[in-house]
Amino acid sequence: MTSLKNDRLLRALTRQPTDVTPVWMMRQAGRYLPEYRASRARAGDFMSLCQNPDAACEVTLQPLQRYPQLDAAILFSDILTIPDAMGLGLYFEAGEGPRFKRPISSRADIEALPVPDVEQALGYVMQAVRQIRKELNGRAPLIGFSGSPWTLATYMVEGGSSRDFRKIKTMLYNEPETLHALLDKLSQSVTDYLNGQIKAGAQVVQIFDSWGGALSSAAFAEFSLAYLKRIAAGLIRENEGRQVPLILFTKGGGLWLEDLAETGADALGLDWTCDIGRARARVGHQVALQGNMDPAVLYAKPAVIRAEVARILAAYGQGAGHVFNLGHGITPDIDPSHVAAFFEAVHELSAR
Ligand SMILES: Cc1c2[nH]c(c1CCC(=O)O)Cc1[nH]c(c(CCC(=O)O)c1C)Cc1[nH]c(c(CCC(=O)O)c1C)Cc1[nH]c(c(C)c1CCC(=O)O)C2
Repeated sequence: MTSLKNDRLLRALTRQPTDVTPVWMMRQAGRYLPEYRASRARAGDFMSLCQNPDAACEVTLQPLQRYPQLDAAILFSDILTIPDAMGLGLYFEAGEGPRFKRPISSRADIEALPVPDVEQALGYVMQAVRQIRKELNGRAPLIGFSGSPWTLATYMVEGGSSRDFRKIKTMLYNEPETLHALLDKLSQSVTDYLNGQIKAGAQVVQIFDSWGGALSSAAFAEFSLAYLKRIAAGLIRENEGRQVPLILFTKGGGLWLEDLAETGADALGLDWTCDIGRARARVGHQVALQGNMDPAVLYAKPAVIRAEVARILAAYGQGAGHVFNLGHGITPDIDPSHVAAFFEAVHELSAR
């Protein structure tokens, strides 16, 4: 394997000093980039883009080609590949987001679900990881990812995106054992999936617990946190002679940072509702922190973006352990030149 020329991300995630604060962005390969829209038009639809390793590799590298400051690549794929591999029939309805042809509604449905063999059913993801690593040629580390069991379960039970989580919360309160059976199977699948990505070459992994914040504190502990802990304990933590850091991103998880820091993760992703300085005071002795600019700041003019970056850097303060990111994914209608202003500001204003 070629040596890594930019290890800022790996250093910051393990709380070692860096020359500047590393930066990457959730959904950095996506519709705000004209080159992505062109690749997507050539592929036809989003899942064809994910399932073709050449195309997935191409779009993963697009933001790194455009922005020299980027300190990481993130695998181009989706969290819903696991339920798709379990046979739920994923499709995307224009303007409606993800949908499943065969959602889960009963204990029998759950018992019939396979734990996918990742090299078989998700071999296209592993192949994309291998190819991206080769083409990155050490330019920056590659982040692999998965959804959390709870977040995947919301899509599988609701049949798609949801605002109120009516079906899955009815299951959670009426039949908790049924939901536990599903989360148990998903934890095994997520562990296998992330370990497969690590073996194929992912140098960092992030778990997107995007809907953890929809739960009460008690339900979060029982139906999300417990499974995050189990996954953290089952992951490969060292590969190619280096630590493979684990980042946990629970959107809306600011109230539970102390609990999240106890899971065994190396870093916590923060959404924009928490103050990163206060978060550091609570858990910075245990974990690195990633975040946390409001993605909507990127609608503002470059001088405002720069001031907001300065504010967040100052709130974190001096010392190691900060990875700059947005508090959630970038939205499709952002001007790519505003993203350039964002990345430039992070490196310029954090130079030590
Ligand atoms: C909830 C969730 C999903 N997918 C994902 C999450 C968790 C992250 C989060 O909290 O936002 C994760 C994801 N999805 C995508 C990535 C790629 C890596 C990256 O650049 O960050 C990642 C990490 C690409 C994508 N995933 C999707 C797109 C847009 C697809 C397109 O080209 O139309 C991209 C670039 C599709 C997708 N996939 C999903 C949704 C809700 C959508 C949006 C549907 C829409 O807005 O039309 C499910």
